[in-house]
Amino acid sequence: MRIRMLVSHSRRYSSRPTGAQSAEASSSYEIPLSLEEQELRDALFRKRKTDWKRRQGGQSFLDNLIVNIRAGAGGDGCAAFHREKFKPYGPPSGGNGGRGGDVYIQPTPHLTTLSSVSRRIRGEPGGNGQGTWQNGRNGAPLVIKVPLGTVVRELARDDPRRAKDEWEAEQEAYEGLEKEERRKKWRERRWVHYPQYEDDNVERSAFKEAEWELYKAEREIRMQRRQRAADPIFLDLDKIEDTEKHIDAPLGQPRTNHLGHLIASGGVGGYGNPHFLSATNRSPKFATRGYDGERITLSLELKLLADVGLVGMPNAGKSTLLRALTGGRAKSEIASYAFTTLNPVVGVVRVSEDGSFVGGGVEEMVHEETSVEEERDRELMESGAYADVRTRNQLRLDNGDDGASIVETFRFTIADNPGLISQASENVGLGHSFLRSMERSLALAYVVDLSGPAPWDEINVLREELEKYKPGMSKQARMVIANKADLLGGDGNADEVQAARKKLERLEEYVRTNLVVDGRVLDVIPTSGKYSQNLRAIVQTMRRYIEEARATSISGNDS
Ligand SMILES: Nc1nc2c(ncn2[C@@H]2O[C@H](COP(=O)(O)OP(=O)(O)OP(=O)(O)O)[C@@H](O)[C@H]2O)c(=O)[nH]1
Ligand SMILES: [Mg+2]
Repeated sequence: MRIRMLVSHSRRYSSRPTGAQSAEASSSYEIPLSLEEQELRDALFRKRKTDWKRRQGGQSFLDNLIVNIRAGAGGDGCAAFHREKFKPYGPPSGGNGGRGGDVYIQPTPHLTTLSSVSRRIRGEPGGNGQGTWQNGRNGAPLVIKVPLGTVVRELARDDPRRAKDEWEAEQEAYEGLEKEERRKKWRERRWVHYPQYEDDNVERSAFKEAEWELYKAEREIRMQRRQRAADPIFLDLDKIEDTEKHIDAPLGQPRTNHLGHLIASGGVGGYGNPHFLSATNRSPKFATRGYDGERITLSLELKLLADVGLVGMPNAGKSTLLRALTGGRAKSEIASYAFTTLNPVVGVVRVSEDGSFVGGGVEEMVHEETSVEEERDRELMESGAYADVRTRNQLRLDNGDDGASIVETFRFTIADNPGLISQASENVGLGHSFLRSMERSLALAYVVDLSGPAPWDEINVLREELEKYKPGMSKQARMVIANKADLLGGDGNADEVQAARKKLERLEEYVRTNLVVDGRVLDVIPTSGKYSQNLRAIVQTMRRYIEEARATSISGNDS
């Protein structure tokens, strides 16, 4: 089997020029680099890339976004008096300002990325009050829709990315001002005066009293706000929230009123001048302004949702496996150096009734390294071989497949992750930030390189790192995929085949004695991602575990 593979393999690529030749052809005006120089240059480039990724602390592993939110400001109150024929001194009649709009956050299954969330979110302000007792209208609530699986965090106070809150912003505006001027500004922000009565107002004791009351009320709000800041927002939005339905709501009224989680509340509207009417002050000529809405900076992070997560050391062949399982549709980069994959990549596996899966079962399919495949594509393109190639749809019709004969009965997603190394949980290598997205996988699969000296040690390291990251996480592991099995067994030499079998047995023995999860021994499946061998067994095993996990998670929800 292996010989046949190698023969077909070498035949396919034999016409490929060496790297040096192709470099000469493509850039005739540059000094051609020797093969070693090219390799060195590529290695340096890769090193810079991974170093950069590492420095970021995994920030861009997942969809990550910092949003700056301001709830709507309250509307101002109004200072007005009622006027009517034969009634020259009517009562105060200024309306109150409306409340600013609140800002909510709500998960929705209709989104898959955070790209539709804007970075700067402003709630609707409340309307100002008007004469003849007309209150301003309230600002409408704003709902930020985010995909399911979003983690929402309020940034800590000392985080440089955090925007100033409303109080800090005001303090900043006063910086460097004289005491008198500061007082004047403070007042301007809070009071509305009846035209031309400002100077008169500030002398009156009724106004001074009202100002003192206002000051006290404000201090109260500020205290509350500070207490809330001690308990920053943290939401893990991974469940669909049931919207309350009001079937009997009258026509024109919304039938659901679930807005999600309140993130920032709008500012309170100001009082109109009737509020200040008292026995001693029969004609108050002032009103208050509305407050600013709450200002908050959130970090949103999207956890990937895949049914199965592949866990393995760098170069174990995780990306190759993902490509093989999805028939090459998932584009995950493959190369023979550590940390090729820098971000998790999710692919969909579609299984049909008889256990075959779309793109699978083609034993001839070889999933080569990305650079090799690109090179081959370019060659074909340049030689014009693509000009009359049949499209995928045409090929399907040629095969007598009208689209109805393959019945997809099961579908699951599988995530290829960056390599995990020893001490990853202490943020060595690419760290553990992507492990977060694996937390929610229904099952994990260890991928080990069977051709390596001690695949069992690899499993041990992987398991320890998972446990260190989150105790109990290794219990999610369901199978061991022994990849690169094609490298063993030599050329069919009986001794080597025997040795390979021994090795596999030893691996199984190790799993039996060390990896028993909930009284269940993990399956060990030898395979070759590169040559698409034994993939069906993997798909079937994964399917079994996923069906089981989905069933229990549904019954778990019911109870
Ligand atoms: N012979 C053989 N080689 C394989 C097989 N699977 C992967 N390889 C090779 O192993 C190397 C690494 O493969 P990748 O799929 O990039 O490995 P990875 O685990 O994704 O690596 P990182 O992304 O760095 O963590 C590549 O050179 C592959 O061609 C296999 O089944 N047989
Ligand atoms: Mg990879």
